[in-house]
Amino acid sequence: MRYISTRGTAPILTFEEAMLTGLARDGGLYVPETIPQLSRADIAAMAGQSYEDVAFTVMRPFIGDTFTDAEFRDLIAKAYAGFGHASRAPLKELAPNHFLLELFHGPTLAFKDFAMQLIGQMFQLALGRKGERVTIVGATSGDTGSAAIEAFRGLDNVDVVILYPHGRVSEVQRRQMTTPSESNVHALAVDGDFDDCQARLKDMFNDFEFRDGVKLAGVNSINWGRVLAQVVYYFTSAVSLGAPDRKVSFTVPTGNFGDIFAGYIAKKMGLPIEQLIVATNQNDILHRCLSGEGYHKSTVHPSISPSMDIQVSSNFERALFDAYDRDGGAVAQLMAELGQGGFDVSQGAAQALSEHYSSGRASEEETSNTITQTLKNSAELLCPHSAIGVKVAEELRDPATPMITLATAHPAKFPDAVQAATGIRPPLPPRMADLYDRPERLTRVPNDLEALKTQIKGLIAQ
Ligand SMILES: Cc1ncc(COP(=O)(O)O)c(C=O)c1O
Ligand SMILES: N[C@@H](CCOP(=O)(O)O)C(=O)O
Repeated sequence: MRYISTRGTAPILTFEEAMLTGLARDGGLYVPETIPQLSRADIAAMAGQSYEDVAFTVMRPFIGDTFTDAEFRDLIAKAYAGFGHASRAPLKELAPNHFLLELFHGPTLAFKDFAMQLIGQMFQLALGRKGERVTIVGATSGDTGSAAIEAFRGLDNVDVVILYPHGRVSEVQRRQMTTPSESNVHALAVDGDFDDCQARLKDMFNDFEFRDGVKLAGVNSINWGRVLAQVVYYFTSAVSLGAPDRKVSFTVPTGNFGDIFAGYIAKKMGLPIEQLIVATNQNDILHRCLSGEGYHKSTVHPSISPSMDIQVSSNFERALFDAYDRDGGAVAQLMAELGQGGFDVSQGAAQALSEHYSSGRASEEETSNTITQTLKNSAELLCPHSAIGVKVAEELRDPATPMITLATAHPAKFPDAVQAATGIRPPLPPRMADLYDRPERLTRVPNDLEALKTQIKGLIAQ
């Protein structure tokens, strides 16, 4: 399996190289050259299998000879051993034919753990045998950062530096990033929003002297391994509702487009998916674009679903690459226009996108009302991101087809919004009960590339 860049001019890499490289050297994102296919029989055989067995079947064709089968099975087993639910990603029926896929039973209570726990294992084995050390820099609106710090804390071959927008993550998210005491993990509070953090991260990857000097690696969904690990739960959930003999639909609370793109990959691999619905909050650039308005940046307005306060949605580039018939030059041109504020999507590409994705948005009030109503009608306490998914799914779903809405975080990560909607303050699980008492360690930094580079070099030299 070979990996190519969405901008067409970076070197072609193996899975291991793409995983350890992060952003392609032409500024693009790595994608598999071809998408492996699973037959109906392969998918039918997943019924009754463990999450780990399905994970092996789904991901194995993408990893080439990076790991042996035995190694890969072992990495998968270790990655999910710490999850707090035997089925890893349980489904609950919310309403007739509308199901919630709970993706928050991992160590940091958000769906990011599914990929990050595995990436942590894969990095450790790959770097250990090469005898290399890397510097992982990540940008987060709250959940990727906490999942990365949890997955890599204390590991030998990595330093991890996470950039988060100062004052724009929940207190639980911040504390998950700032309270681990291991000396290889660091949280930097940037004076800016998530898009600024992600832009500075990409600037660092595009600064080859810095990139090569610190051996920069990335664990945002820039990294193909992140997307790949998220493909698995589309299969486990669809099969448990009757796939491949029955079509299912998914609604995905969306920000950086990684999670929904994983659903698209599942569909391309052969999973019969009817609708893939993008659900956004008030920062609705993806919904506007998928509604034919072009991709034009506006100001990010902080919301009660802070993890989705994103305007520059990194993985949309991967979707555009396919929609433009894998023309890297065309994608490079669009991304240059995005740097100037935005771009219009050609008619052909818009048609291609609409064949796979539809979209909706939820306002702040609708999000809060959905949390209130879902508790009343289904006795389920939703986090605000999951509530956006439920609201949009109810609006757009075909009642004849099972709808699976992804519940991307535990309500206890966003207690203020949940309490405001329901009067209930969801408690943290017992293993995190002292989170508010642990000492915090963070550094406040300006939204400035040179200042960030100096800070990071200083941290990794310690
Ligand atoms: C809780 C939560 N829900 C949804 C999302 C959106 O996921 P994605 O960025 O993969 O679209 C994120 C992060 O972006 C998140 O942290
Ligand atoms: N919501 C994310 C934003 C970063 O997304 P990623 O999937 O590219 O890591 C977060 O919680 O940080």
